[in-house]
Amino acid sequence: MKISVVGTGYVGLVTGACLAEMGNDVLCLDVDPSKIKILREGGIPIHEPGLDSVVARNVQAGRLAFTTDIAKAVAHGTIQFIAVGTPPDEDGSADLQYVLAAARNIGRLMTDYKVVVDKSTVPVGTADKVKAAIEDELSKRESDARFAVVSNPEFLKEGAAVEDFMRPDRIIVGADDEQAILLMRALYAPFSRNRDKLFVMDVRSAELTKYAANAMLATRISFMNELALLAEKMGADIEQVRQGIGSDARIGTHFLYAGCGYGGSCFPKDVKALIQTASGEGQQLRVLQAVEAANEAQKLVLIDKITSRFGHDLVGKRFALWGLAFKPNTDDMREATSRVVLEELFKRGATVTAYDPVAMDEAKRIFGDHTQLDYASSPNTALAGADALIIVTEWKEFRSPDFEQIKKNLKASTIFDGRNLYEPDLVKGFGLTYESIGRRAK
Ligand SMILES: NC(=O)C1=CN([C@@H]2O[C@H](COP(=O)(O)OP(=O)(O)OC[C@H]3O[C@@H](n4cnc5c(N)ncnc54)[C@H](O)[C@@H]3O)[C@@H](O)[C@H]2O)C=CC1
Ligand SMILES: O=C(O)[C@H]1O[C@H](OP(=O)(O)OP(=O)(O)OC[C@H]2O[C@@H](n3ccc(=O)[nH]c3=O)[C@H](O)[C@@H]2O)[C@H](O)[C@@H](O)[C@@H]1O
Repeated sequence: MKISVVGTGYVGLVTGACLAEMGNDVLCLDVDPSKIKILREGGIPIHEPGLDSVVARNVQAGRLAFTTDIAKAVAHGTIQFIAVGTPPDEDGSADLQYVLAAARNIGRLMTDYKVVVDKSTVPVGTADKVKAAIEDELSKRESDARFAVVSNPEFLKEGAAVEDFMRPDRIIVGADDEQAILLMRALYAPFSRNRDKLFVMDVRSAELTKYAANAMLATRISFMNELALLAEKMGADIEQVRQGIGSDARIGTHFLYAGCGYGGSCFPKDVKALIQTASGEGQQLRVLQAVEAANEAQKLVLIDKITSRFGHDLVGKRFALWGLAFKPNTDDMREATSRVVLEELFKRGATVTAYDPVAMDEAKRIFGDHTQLDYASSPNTALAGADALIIVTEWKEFRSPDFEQIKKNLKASTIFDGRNLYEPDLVKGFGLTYESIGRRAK
């Protein structure tokens, strides 16, 4: 099938590459010429495991191409995926300007039947706005070209995006146009071979399903984070509690890890947007308001522990920071806890030497030449001269460190671990003070 993907970011590029892998003829469009230049020169603008080989193979086979030419992209695909950003507006609601600009471009230039697919995460009712924008453009030039608008939200996780797209748990298609449903079924059939994973539903239900999924996952995390704070106070161990409840099939084991708060481009933004959508309908989502508030507080948990230990004034203190990305296997720092931790440390006068396997360039872009921040070339070199070590991202390479070297390097012999990487008793055995989330050494 001929597919165009509008927006070549995390979702658009993965969608385009994986659809090309199944034999489709895909053209990815972006308004950012620097992104398209990198892709055309054989590079990948983001860090996403396995994506480079899928992209290279399909470019080589002539099934995947990149352009900044809007007219070319509109002409190419019968199916037009919209996968542009939907960042939070000032009040937390999703900013639809990029989605509607993409829709208008399609309406302005299309000459034959198009299936316009909302892949971006968009509030309930957006498909109607996309439809109205396209109709408006068509009427301006008195065109009677037919089109359908479909909601097909994406559930991939960064760091496992290719795997998630190739082997999805489910595929949601919200549509009411029979021809569009047939095309979507055919497009996704190769991803749904062992069991039918495709759910066709009405458009509004599909739009809400996406927010409901992210909101439920965020709720589990905030719930566990609050229980972790309680566990610490009561002398219980949140890891044991997690195993104890996760073995109940009704609860399940996933997304129950307590930590220093959830980040990323989606949970924080989507929880806020759903709260705003509901408030627009005169409804309060009390549970989600609490989820959001608990997460804001959780991002400061490490700072609370640090200031309890060293006091509020941290002038003259130096910290080693392991992990900048909002989670492992990505260079994405959007809403990352590391950013909150760094800003708080800077405010209190501390200096930081940070290490992250892939996100240091992104940190340099965000923080520029900050005088209180420098970078190390390895986890161990970050330790030199530091008072304490702070861990905010659970990269695999942090899981089995040389504790003796850590002890030798850290002036205050203390680790603040926001991701519960080590056994508290083991770390204590090396003569280190170990502050983690919801657990204590015996
Ligand atoms: N990042 C993720 O893991 C997931 C993101 N989503 C949703 O997918 C959407 C996209 O997210 P990301 O891929 O992370 O965003 P991104 O910021 O990585 O990529 C968006 C791209 O769209 C381009 N763009 C903006 N306006 C355009 C236009 N009119 N025409 C062509 N290109 C345009 C931008 O230049 C940018 O490259 C968001 O709604 C997000 O909530 C959904 C599931 C997972
Ligand atoms: O809509 C989206 O964009 C995506 O948002 C999340 O994916 P992502 O943000 O890439 O990353 P997650 O693995 O979900 O992690 C999000 C945050 O939660 C934190 N987390 C996750 C799991 C857990 O048990 N505890 C916990 O604190 C992570 O550290 C991270 O900061 C969802 O998992 C995807 O299904 C969804 O498609």
